[in-house]
Amino acid sequence: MSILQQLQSPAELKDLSQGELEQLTAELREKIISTVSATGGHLASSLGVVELTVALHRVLNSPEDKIVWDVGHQAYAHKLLTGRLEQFHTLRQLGGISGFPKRQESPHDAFDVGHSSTSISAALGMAAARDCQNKQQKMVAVIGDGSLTGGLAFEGLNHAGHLNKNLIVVLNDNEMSISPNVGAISSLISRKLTSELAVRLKKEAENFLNHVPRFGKDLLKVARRAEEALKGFFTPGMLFEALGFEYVGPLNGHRLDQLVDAFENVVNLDGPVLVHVVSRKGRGYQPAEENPSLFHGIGPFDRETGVPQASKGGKTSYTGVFGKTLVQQAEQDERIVAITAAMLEGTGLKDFSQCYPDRFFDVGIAEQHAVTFAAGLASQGLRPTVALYSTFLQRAYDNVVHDVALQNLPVTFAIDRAGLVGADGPTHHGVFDFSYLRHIPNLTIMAPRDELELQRAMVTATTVEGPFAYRYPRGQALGLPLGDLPAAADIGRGEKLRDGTDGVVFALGVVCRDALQAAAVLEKEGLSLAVIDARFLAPLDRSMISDEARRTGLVFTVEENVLAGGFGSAILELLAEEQLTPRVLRMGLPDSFVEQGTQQELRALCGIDGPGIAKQIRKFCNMAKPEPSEESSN
Ligand SMILES: Cc1ncc(C[n+]2csc(CCOP(=O)(O)OP(=O)(O)O)c2C)c(N)n1
Ligand SMILES: CC(=O)[C@@H](O)[C@H](O)COP(=O)(O)O
Ligand SMILES: [Mg+2]
Repeated sequence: MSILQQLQSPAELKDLSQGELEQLTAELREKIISTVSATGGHLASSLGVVELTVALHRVLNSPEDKIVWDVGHQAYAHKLLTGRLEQFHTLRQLGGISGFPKRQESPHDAFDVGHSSTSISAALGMAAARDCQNKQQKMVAVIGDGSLTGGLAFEGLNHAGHLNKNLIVVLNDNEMSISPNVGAISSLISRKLTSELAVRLKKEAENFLNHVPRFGKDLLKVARRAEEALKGFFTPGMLFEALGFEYVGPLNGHRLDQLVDAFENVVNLDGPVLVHVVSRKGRGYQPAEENPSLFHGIGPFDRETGVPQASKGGKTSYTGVFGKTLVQQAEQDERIVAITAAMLEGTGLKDFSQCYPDRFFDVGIAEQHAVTFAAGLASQGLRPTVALYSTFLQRAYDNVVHDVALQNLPVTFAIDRAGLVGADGPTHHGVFDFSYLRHIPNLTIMAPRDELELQRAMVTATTVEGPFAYRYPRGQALGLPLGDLPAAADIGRGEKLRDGTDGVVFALGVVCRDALQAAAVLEKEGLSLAVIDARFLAPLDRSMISDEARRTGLVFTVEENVLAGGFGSAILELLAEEQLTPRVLRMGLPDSFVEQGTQQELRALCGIDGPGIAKQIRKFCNMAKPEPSEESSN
């Protein structure tokens, strides 16, 4: 039996010899690689912190002491050491364990995560609570260099220095975010500033001193000490010490013995301490070390070769269509610039960044800044497109309202990963954007039903002298042939996709397809439904919606957004304003967090795929259940 299999709790790490601990790190790596090759997941980050995780659990007493992982995508070794070895093969699957720390899952998971840069604030809150309650606990935040580019991390550091609480912040520095990390602080931390200067000074001094007879060698020693002092002046120590932290490091993140020694010392220090650990993303699995961006978050892959499994269908993703189209648009309009918040590949902007390096900005994990920065660009005549995941745009709500919409600036929001995203689960589902955007004055909002409509939305955005948002999902598009860019849509005009006499389904976004599927099935059962692609969430097609509601007296709405405050709610408001009282059923996501699973599984669970929509409509209309053979063919 392996050491990992024998472990009942992380406390047992204290009884292991150095050799056994080293063996444990190898077993952890093997388990992580073999499992993630089958399930997919965040491989490279988890591999990079295996020694760090073992060292922390060796020195701390979890769950009494709290380890707060930032983002949490690096916590697989932590999960394996804290009782989840048997379930590990269910990672990120429906009903399985989460890809991120989750308090519900284990008492060792101190804080729920998924979005970045929260760890310092959360751990500081825990430290303050500990002191209010006169408890003896260690509070540790583990944050990556990428996550340190988020402003929230600095708000936490600033406050921690002020409160002077006992708090340990571990900075795991691998010089990578998902792509190479960006920004001045990242350069400072990775000592790029110092190494250039130090190498030059060292060479010059050595050359000179080597030529000094008799005392040259002694002077060389002195000079080396001076060089260290000079380096010390420029190290992150300066930054963190100015913020009120004791700085320890940089430590080699793969030397378990050194990490354990350092943490044993650090846990006895008073006040906030920052431990700077330098590690390699993907450590121990060559394909991941060579291509950490690919192996940051990856689907199933071949363990031996590291080659990802080909995706079924092989169609271009919505993200891909967006990226390609933006390049086309930028060729024709040099005012177009693009912004990502550390999601270069994820948002499909890689081609754009290569074609137009001067018109592309990666701002780091800084969604708020991305939006206000775009507002600044727009105020000077440019047409910025900010490409953000729906879930991360949540962070920048005020910036959208205050910096963009209030000034009616022509900033375009390309909202990717809208709707249910799948295996990342509730931290990442983009299911609130309809609700948190549609009430913002001046903002035009589209949700394309397919990739051609996505292109149309992108073209339409360029015709509007104000803020514009379009949202599209994770995953493959329909595979429709793309030619020249389509014409712009008429603002606020929906499109009838199918006629029907008994009722009308208003759908918005990719669920149009499911609505059409349901309507086709129900037609055979005697219910004739029109299907309308509303196209716009704001402004709504008032006349079309009222006319159809009046005509049929039976209204269904479908959206991949929470029902509260979403598209269906907007239709209800409109109907009330028009004093129309058709029977209405809204279909969308529930008033609860949707867990992880494949997108298909989750859409089915929420009843917004074709068969689910048909089922809900049947129930609402008291229709007989179809024969099982017909239902399964739905
Ligand atoms: C608010 C927010 N924006 C973007 C992301 C997407 N994201 C997840 S991990 C990551 C990179 C984090 O880099 P780092 O903290 O250095 O950890 P590493 O991946 O290098 O281990 C990004 C951009 C996120 N989780 N949260
Ligand atoms: C942890 C995190 O926030 C990202 O790595 C995210 O999981 C990426 O999601 P996609 O796989 O949809 O790009
Ligand atoms: Mg990093």
